[in-house]
Amino acid sequence: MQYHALYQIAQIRDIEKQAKASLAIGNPTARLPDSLMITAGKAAAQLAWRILDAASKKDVKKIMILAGPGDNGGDAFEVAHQLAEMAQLSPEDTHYEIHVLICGEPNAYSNDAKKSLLAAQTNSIHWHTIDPLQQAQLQRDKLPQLNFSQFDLIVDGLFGIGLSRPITGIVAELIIQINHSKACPVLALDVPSGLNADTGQVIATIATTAEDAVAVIASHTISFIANKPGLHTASGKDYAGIVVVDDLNIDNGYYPVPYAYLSNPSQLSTLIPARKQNSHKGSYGDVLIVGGSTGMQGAAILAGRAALYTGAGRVYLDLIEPSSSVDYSHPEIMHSSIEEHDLSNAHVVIGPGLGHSPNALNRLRHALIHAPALVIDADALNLIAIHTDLQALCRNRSNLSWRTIITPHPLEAARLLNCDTGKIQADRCLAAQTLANQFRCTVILKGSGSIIAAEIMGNSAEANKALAKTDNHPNDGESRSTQPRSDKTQICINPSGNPALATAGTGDVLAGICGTMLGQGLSAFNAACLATYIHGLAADDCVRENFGPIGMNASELIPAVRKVLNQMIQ
Ligand SMILES: NC(=O)C1=CN([C@@H]2O[C@H](COP(=O)(O)OP(=O)(O)OC[C@H]3O[C@@H](n4cnc5c(N)ncnc54)[C@H](OP(=O)(O)O)[C@@H]3O)[C@@H](O)[C@H]2O)[C@@H](O)CC1
Ligand SMILES: [K+]
Repeated sequence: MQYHALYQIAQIRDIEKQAKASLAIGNPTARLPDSLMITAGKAAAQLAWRILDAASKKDVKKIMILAGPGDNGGDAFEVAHQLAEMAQLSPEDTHYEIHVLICGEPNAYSNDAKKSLLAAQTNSIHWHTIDPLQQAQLQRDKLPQLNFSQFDLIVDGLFGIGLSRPITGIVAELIIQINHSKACPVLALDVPSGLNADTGQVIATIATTAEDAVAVIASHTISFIANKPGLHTASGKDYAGIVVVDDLNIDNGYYPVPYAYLSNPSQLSTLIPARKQNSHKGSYGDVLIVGGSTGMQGAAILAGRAALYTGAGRVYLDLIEPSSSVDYSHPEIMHSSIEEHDLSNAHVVIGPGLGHSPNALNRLRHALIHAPALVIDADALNLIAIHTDLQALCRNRSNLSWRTIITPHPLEAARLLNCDTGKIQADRCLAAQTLANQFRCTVILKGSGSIIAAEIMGNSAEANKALAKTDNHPNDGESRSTQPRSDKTQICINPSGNPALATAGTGDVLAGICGTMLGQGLSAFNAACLATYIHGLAADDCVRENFGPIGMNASELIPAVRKVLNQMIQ
C-alpha cells in the first residue's frame, strides 16, 4: 500500500470489511494479535513516541489521549495501552504521565474497542470522562481544569471516518481549547476529528458558517488502511499536518483501483524529457501567449516569462493591447498574432489578462478551432462560461484528440458549472471531475491541494488498469485489483504549494508553465500534473528562502520554478 494512492471512505470501509472477515474468528473476548485496531494502535503509538521524543526533552512527559464514542476512540485506547507498555520499558530517567479523556459511553463501544479499553485499564493511566449524555448540560468552565497547555503531546482519537454530523457541545469546546493552546504536537488518529476525509471540508451544518465549524488542527495525522483525499485538499492541509500512512498489514488484493492519486514527485521527474546535445530551439516547443488587454498586459507577460524560464524553445506574445507588445526585460520574447501564426506546431496559452472585448472573443474562438495544444485560463474561461457555442467548441476538441488544459480557480469553476464557489469547494475532486467530463479536457482546479482531472480516453476498463500501472501516470506504479471505477476520470491531487501563491499573477505563471509542458510533448494530463507540481514546489522553495509566505510575488516565483525544475532532473 503506497502513500500516493488515495481512497474514499466508502472504499476504506469495503477494504476494512473484507480484511476483518479474513481474520480468524476466535473467542470473541480474546484480543487477536492481528486485529486491525491493535495494529492501528501499535503503529500510532510508535509514531507518537517518535514525535514526543523529538518535541520534548523533559524528564516528565505528559500525554493526553482523547477517545471518542466510536472505533476511533477504540484506536485511542489501544494507543494509550501501547504507550503505557512502552513507557514501562523506557529508561528510568524519563517518566511518562499518560492521561485518557473518554468522550463516549463505555458500554456502547464495539467489542474491539472494549478490549482495547480493558487492556489500557491494566496500565497506569490517569482517566477522565465526559459523559456524552450530559454533554449538552456541561458548562464551558468544566473543561479548563484539564489545562491542555501542560501536555507534551495530544492524541486525537475523537472521531475518524465515522463522523456523520458537525461536532457540537462540550466536545467542540474541547477542540477549540486544544487548537488555541498550540502548546504541543497533536497526532490525529486516522483523520483530524471534524474533517471530512473525502473532501477536506470541516463538517458543518448548512446553518453553521465555515468559521463556526470545528475540527482538530493536527501537527501529524496517521491515516489507517490508506491515504485519503480529504487530508490533501481544501482545508485538509491546514488540519492534517504531516500525513503518515499505515496499511495495517492488509493484503494488497483487497484494495480496488484508487479514487485518486497524490502526484508523485519521483514519477513526475521522469516526465521531463532529457535534453540532447544535438538539439535546437525548435526541439523544445513554441509557446504563444494570448491575452493582455488594456491594464492587464502584465498577466500575459508573466505567462510568457514563465514559459521562457521553464524551457520553451520560443515564446511569443499576442497582446490584445498591442502598444506594449515588447517585454523589454525579456527581448527574447517575440510578438505574433494568433490569427497569422502557424498553430500546428504552437502551444497556445489563452486567457491571462484577456478581457471580454470582441477581439478577445475572436481570438478565443480561433484558438479553440485551430490550436491543437491549448491552455485556457482566466478571462478565456469566463468567456466560455457565458458562450455556449464556445463550450461546444471546447468539447469538440477531444474528438480530434487535441490537447486542452483548463485552469480555473474555484470562482471560475463555479461560473463554468453554473453554481457557487461553496459547491465547488464542498467537493473539489468531484467538481474537477465534473468539469473534465463536461468540457472533455484536462482540468486544473486551483486552490489548496490543486486537483488535476481528466477523462480517461478509450476503453475504460483498460484505462483503469493503465491508471494503476502505467509509467505515464504519476502513481505508485503498483499493480492492484481492477475493480471498475464508477466514472471514467483520472484524478490527481497536487501536494506542493502554500499560501504564498495567494497573490495576483501566480495563476498566469502556472498557465505559462502548462504551455511549456505541452511543448515538451507531454499528454495534457501529465503536463498539468507536472506544471502544477513545480509551480507549488517553487513557492515552497521561496518560503524556505524567506521570500514567503508573506509578500512573495509572481515575478519572483518564475526563476524559482526554473530552479526547482532543474533540480528535479539532477
Ligand atoms: N473497525 C475497525 O476494525 C477499524 C477501525 N478503525 C478506526 O475506526 C474509525 C471508524 O470508526 P467508527 O465507524 O466507529 O467511527 P468514528 O469515527 O469512531 O465515530 C463514530 C461514532 O461517533 C458518533 N458520532 C458521529 N458524529 C458525531 C458527532 N458529530 N458528535 C457526536 N458523536 C458523533 C457516532 O454516533 P452515531 O452517529 O451513531 O450517533 C459513532 O458513535 C476509523 O476512523 C479508524 O480510526 C481503525 O482502527 C481500523 C480498524
Ligand atoms: K481523529
